[in-house]
Amino acid sequence: MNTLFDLLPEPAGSGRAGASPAGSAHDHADLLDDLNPAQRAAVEHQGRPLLVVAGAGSGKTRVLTRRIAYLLAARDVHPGQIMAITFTNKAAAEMRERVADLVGRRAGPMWVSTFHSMCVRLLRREAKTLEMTSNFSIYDADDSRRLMTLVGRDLDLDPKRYSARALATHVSNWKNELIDPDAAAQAAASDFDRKAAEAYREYQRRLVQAGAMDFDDLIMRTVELFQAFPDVAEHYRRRFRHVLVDEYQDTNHAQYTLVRELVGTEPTESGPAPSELCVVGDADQSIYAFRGATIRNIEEFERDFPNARSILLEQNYRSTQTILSAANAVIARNSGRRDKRLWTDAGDGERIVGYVADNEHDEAAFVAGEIDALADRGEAKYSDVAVFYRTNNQSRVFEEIFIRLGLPYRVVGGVRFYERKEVRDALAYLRVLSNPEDTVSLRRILNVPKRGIGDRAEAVVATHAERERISFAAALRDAVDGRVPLLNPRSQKAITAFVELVDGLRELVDEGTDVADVLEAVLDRTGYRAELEESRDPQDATRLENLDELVTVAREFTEFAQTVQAESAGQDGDDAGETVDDLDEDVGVPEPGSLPAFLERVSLVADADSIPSPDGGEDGEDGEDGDDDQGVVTLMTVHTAKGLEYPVVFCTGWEDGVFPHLRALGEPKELAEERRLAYVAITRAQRRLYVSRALVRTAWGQPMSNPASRFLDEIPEELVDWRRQEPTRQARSPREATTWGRRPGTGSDSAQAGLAAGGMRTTSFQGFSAPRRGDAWKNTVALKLDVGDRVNHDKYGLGTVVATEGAGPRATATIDFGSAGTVRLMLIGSVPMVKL
Ligand SMILES: Nc1ncnc2c1ncn2[C@@H]1O[C@H](COP(=O)(O)OP(=O)(O)OP(=O)(O)O)[C@@H](O)[C@H]1O
Ligand SMILES: [Mg+2]
Repeated sequence: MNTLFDLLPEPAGSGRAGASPAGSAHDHADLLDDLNPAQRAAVEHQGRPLLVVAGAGSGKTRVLTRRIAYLLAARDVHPGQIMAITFTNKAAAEMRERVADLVGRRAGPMWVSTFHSMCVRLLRREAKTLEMTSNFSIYDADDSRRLMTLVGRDLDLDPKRYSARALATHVSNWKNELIDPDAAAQAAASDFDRKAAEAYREYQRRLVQAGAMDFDDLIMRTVELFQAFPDVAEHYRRRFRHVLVDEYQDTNHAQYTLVRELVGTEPTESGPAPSELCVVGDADQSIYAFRGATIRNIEEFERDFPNARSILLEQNYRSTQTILSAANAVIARNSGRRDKRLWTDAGDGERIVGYVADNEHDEAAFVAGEIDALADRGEAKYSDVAVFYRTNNQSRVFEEIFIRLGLPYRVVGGVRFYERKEVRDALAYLRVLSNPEDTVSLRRILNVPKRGIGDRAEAVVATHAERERISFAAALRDAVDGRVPLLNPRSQKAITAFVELVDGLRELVDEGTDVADVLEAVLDRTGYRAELEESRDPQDATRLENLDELVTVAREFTEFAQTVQAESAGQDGDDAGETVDDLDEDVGVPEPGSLPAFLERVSLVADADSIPSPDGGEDGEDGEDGDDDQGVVTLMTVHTAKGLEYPVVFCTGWEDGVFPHLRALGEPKELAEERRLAYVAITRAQRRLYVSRALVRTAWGQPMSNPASRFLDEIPEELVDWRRQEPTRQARSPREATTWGRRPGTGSDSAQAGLAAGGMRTTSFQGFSAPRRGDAWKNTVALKLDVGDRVNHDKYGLGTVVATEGAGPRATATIDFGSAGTVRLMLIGSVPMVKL
């Protein structure tokens, strides 16, 4: 798994770029050659702020990348003067790679990162100024909900009215608007607002006490830093003379303000002139309103940055005319937008293929069948193909059938590796070791694994902390010293053992032990590993594997840091004589390979995008590493697909209530956002586009009969070749669907059950012969079992499979062994069982 390292924001160019020829010989003309006049103008533009607005696939990102290369090659800009901001880690990694391809190792000290990574870096450097620890923890959504739960409890808020989730969302919205607790309290107009503002204040106090920041803080505190310390702002303005932002339509108010602070808008007496700003975006692709994104930032660019220049791009280089016409037709239904006509000279290409499936299993079987057929005919490699869905939970059905058929795939996002309980527990230990004050992490592991510190003892300690206005960690130490009243002696003993355990582990960190070894020590000394090893629950075996995977990630992290250090040591001469006024890069930045550095990477990986989960299949360079060069199919949500392109795209689940999302029906604003999302989905496709829906889909355990997505109706009919349409005879009732989708008695709507029903009937499915083994599954699937298969188990004897569940390493089968009972077994590793 190399993906974590694709995301490493630093040091650009020293690791991967080493692969391309040092200082590759692109001269300026080369950099402009394959651009159209408008693109070229954007690349060559100098001076005043520049906005490039254009529809999808018109080369905005290409302009940005090219501009960076051009700045370095033609305008003698030092890489250290460049700050490029993208929206996802994946996009940042890609941009860094593309620039490195163009300019080679010189890319070095350039900052290419997401807003969040960039802020973490700044805040760590400036921690002293803000009087906080540079080892601050980064709380993600789950951590902040936990903290908010504690806050709500202590403020006696009724969890039904004031759920932690609702409060956290409220607070996040405030932060996105740069509203602090005082301002929130002042502006509060309703009861809810007032309570939420109170919770906000308390939540913030505890974050500070815990030496932690949530994702929104990263942006807000950086803005505060710049505004409260003009000399700091000036320092960075001198440093970053070029600021470039991709996907500008998805910036929220806080991010916009940050950009403004970073470039400066007017020359000050002593300070530098404003930095050059170049932003690119497309209002039609704004899909993050739920995080406060506002297209106002694009629309008002010329007002925000006086004297700005706008460049419009109109030629699309990505898609066929058919695909573009479909996208244009859908987005045209949104009101209040500026109409822009994208054109392409790529020709009409293939018609869009439409498919109406009986149910979601049938839909997945159709998709799998088509992918297989395309691959067989040599029309597409697996890596050319992406399957999109609206929400993560829709991936499961695809995963099941892909596994059954041996079709290699990877899921981007989804049930993320770093969101799993065991992984979070292990990371919480590491976080406590790195930042002893991190209350949320500390309380998370206090009694994990169980060590006799019950809820009551925890509450007693927490109360003591509150009363004494000390941190939870300090209160624990008081408990050890017997200074916490009402704590019973047994709990005190347990707490003492815990504090000693953590102290012992922290010594390892202080001695400079590798992160992986620290992690191993955590798992061993706490008994976490032993507990899982002794368990008979098959899920615990998976948990163990995930922890092993985390150790591997940590191990690779250290090795990677060592390689990079070695390489950059050997590369020192490269930048000689090219110093910008300061390149004191490493101030406040965690030492490469150190525990804080590891934790920072891991926190940020869980950002807007995510690495594929380890059981989502191996992936190499964009999935191109298959033996037969076929790569793997990519499964992801439309949100994750932003900015990407694939020759073949399957847009699935186009049903009202799924896409557009249920929540958006009847809400014009949300519906408009869903339509933009549909526009994003369609415009990812280069050559072939498929759209499909299911007549019946199981949601929340219930079969639901869904009407066609209105977006489907908006695609002009002549563009679509319907392979299968809704049967004209009377519509099937959901009740009937129950018997297709489920087997009586098993309660599971497994792929097998679904296939037996709908999937087998589609002609495309017949094209499969014996399942082929995808590379991704070489070592993971040991046994492929279907309902009804007969097996012989070393211990239990003969049995019949009654249900299958889960995918990849999580695949299990429930098997009826007659008098030996019914047993659920994992299907990976060395299973002492054969299929008869
Ligand atoms: N002038 C050009 N000549 C040839 N190919 C081009 C040109 N401009 C862009 N492309 C190609 O078109 C595709 C789309 O470009 P790019 O991803 O930069 O578009 P975008 O505007 O950023 O799209 P999105 O809005 O989806 O982010 C890429 O494959 C890119 O290499
Ligand atoms: Mg782009």
